[in-house]
Amino acid sequence: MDRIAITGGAQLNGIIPVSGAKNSAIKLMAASLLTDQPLRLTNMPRLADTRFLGKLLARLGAQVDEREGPDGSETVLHAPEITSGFAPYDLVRQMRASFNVLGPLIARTGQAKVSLPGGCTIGARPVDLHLQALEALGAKIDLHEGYVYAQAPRGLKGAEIEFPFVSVGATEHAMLAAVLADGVTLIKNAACEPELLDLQICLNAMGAKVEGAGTPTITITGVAKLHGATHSVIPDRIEMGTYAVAAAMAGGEVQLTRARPELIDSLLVKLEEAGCGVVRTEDGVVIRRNGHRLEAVNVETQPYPGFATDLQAQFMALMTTAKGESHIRETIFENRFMHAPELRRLGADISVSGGEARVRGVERLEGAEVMATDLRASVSLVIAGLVARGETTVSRIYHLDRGFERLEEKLGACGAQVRRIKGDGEGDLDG
Ligand SMILES: CC(=O)N[C@H]1[C@@H](OP(=O)(O)OP(=O)(O)OC[C@H]2O[C@@H](n3ccc(=O)[nH]c3=O)[C@H](O)[C@@H]2O)O[C@H](CO)[C@@H](O)[C@@H]1O
Ligand SMILES: C=C(OP(=O)(O)O)C(=O)O
Repeated sequence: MDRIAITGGAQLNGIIPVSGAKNSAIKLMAASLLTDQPLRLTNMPRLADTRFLGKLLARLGAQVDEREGPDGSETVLHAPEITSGFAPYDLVRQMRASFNVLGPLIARTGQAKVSLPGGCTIGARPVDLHLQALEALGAKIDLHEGYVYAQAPRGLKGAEIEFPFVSVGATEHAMLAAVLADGVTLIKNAACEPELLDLQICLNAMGAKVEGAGTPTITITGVAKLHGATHSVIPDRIEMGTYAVAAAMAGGEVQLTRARPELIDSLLVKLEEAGCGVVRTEDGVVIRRNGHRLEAVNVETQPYPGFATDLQAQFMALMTTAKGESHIRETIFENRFMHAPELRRLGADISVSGGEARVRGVERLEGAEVMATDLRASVSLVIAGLVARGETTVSRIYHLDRGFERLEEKLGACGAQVRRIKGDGEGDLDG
């Protein structure tokens, strides 16, 4: 397994282009199963997760063509026929987002057998809301031996779906299924994350009739058939936020480009509160810190537009060397503080009680060997390593490779001393 070694102490100065969003790309890829015509996705990130989902889609009957287009990486997905409606345990276990093929398979073919994804390190992550939404649309769902058996031989029917709490994945899943249902579907208490609007734009370009994504109420008027389309994947707000935090941690001046700063306002406001220079530009943001120590600030994770849980670990790393005490509350996932003990190995002063971590800023971190436990935890350790004295090595970075494209190259171009140490093979992607 590969590791990443970071020699701390270098400031970051330069430009980092932000990639397309993993969390959008994987749902858009699943949408390709809804039509027998090609879906061309541009601004595609090249990640372990997208590669892996490509393999699953190919197994279900899609041709997956990754290529370089005029505007960077693109993927053309074409499923003229669904040759199998079976997503086996091994493929879903390794990447939760594989479960997203269930809705499109039922919508297009009236049946599917997809493995339950199971939990992962950040929480139990049940899929009850996904299944309730599909049942509301008329799918008959049975669970046997870890598999979801779904049937809708006469097609799905539009329905009213009211989620008891906000779920990004369940909202997306309901949208992916309802676009081909007969009649109108109303989704209430929908997640408002920007990736939902990206999915709506793509589905509508394919001939769907979806309105309201990005607000708590989404209305979908089902159509009989979708067609091919070209869609540019929304910039990755979590990658943008991660590099913003890395620049704030290491000091210097970094310009993030090809991005949408308004999508991470909740983070940028906190960086400003901590004393970091933040200048919003047309296609990104400039993050500047010269010399002075940041102040501790508190954050609480919330659904969009609140502070993203996917930036919590990175922000905790930043607070480890801030002046004062920071309280970080995690409200989305019940076990998303796995990075805390690893950050402590670098000398951070963190105590965790229930859903809250208290971080007392220290003057300096010390390099150490640490282990990544999940995707965002792994990058939080890299961020801490940027300022830790000496060398930090992060193992199990297959987690990192799920969601960060060419991280060493992007940070290295700004002066960071980050290198990959090649190991033997890949671990599970599960996260
Ligand atoms: C691939 C992808 O886009 N992943 C993102 C997505 O995950 P994901 O879509 O899995 O996250 P959800 O919004 O669904 O999860 C929110 C909470 O609801 C719970 N829940 C969810 C579904 C369900 O059927 N039952 C249930 O109890 C979850 O365990 C969690 O505690 O949104 C999360 C919250 O912004 C992000 O951290 C993830 O990066
Ligand atoms: C938790 C994440 O992804 P997933 O939902 O795919 O595990 C993430 O992107 O931080």
